[in-house]
Amino acid sequence: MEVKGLNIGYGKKIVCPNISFSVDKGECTAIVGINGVGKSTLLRTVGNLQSSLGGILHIDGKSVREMKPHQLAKKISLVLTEPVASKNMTVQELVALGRQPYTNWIGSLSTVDKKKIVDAIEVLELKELKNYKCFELSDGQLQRVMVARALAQDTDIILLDEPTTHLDLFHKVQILKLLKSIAHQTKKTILFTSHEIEMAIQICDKILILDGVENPFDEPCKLIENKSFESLFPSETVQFDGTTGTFRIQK
Ligand SMILES: Nc1ncnc2c1ncn2[C@@H]1O[C@H](COP(=O)(O)OP(=O)(O)OP(=O)(O)O)[C@@H](O)[C@H]1O
Repeated sequence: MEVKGLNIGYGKKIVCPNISFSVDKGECTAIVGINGVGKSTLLRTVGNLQSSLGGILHIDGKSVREMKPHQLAKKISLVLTEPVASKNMTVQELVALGRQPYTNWIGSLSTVDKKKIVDAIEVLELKELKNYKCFELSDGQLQRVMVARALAQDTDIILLDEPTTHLDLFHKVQILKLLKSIAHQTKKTILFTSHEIEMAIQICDKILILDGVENPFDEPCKLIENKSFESLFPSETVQFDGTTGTFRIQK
């Protein structure tokens, strides 16, 4: 995926200008930044749920704008923060929805579809919950189901909006490590928004820091070297410590 000089926003209002980055197959990338800077807007723009306000957005050398919805559904899966439409579905049924771009008009599942569903349920450790209705799950369990649905969709690119919300520390680390291992092992491109900057520094291959001006993008250690995290928050409140890669609260 290649993004060059992308402006994102609503109507004529640019929320964040001049975003440039490129991600390869097998890379796990986090988009971080303060509240309201445009992380979710960027993810929705990249997923073609809304139009960009200028700039280049290419996948495999092709403009996303020119791709048909069914082509895009086989390229990109999206895990958004909105609640699931029908929590009355079982875990298995919801994961099976990921196969929709591939099924015929009555939605019957082929052997390949069924295998992708079983595999996704297994990878996200949902086997014991597969017959539970979604309303019976905790927020964290439901989050895992949504990732499983994206995995079943088996696209080259998976976009996730704040996949760690609602999760405790252990499950946050678990899901981010899982995303990274999925990216590395299956050569998928994974791009997610997060407020877990310290975890992203430790786990991700690349980070895009949306600051609304320069929007630096690089490997975490290079961003630390360039002091890119230091101006993210007001320094009288929170300071970044480059030696440990963590934020310190100023007392
Ligand atoms: N549907 C919309 N119409 C107009 N403006 C919007 C819309 N959705 C979001 N915005 C504005 O766009 C800006 C970026 O919002 P966005 O949700 O992308 O930020 P974010 O970085 O994901 O924030 P957070 O960390 O709080 O989730 C905000 O100023 C917000 O008010």
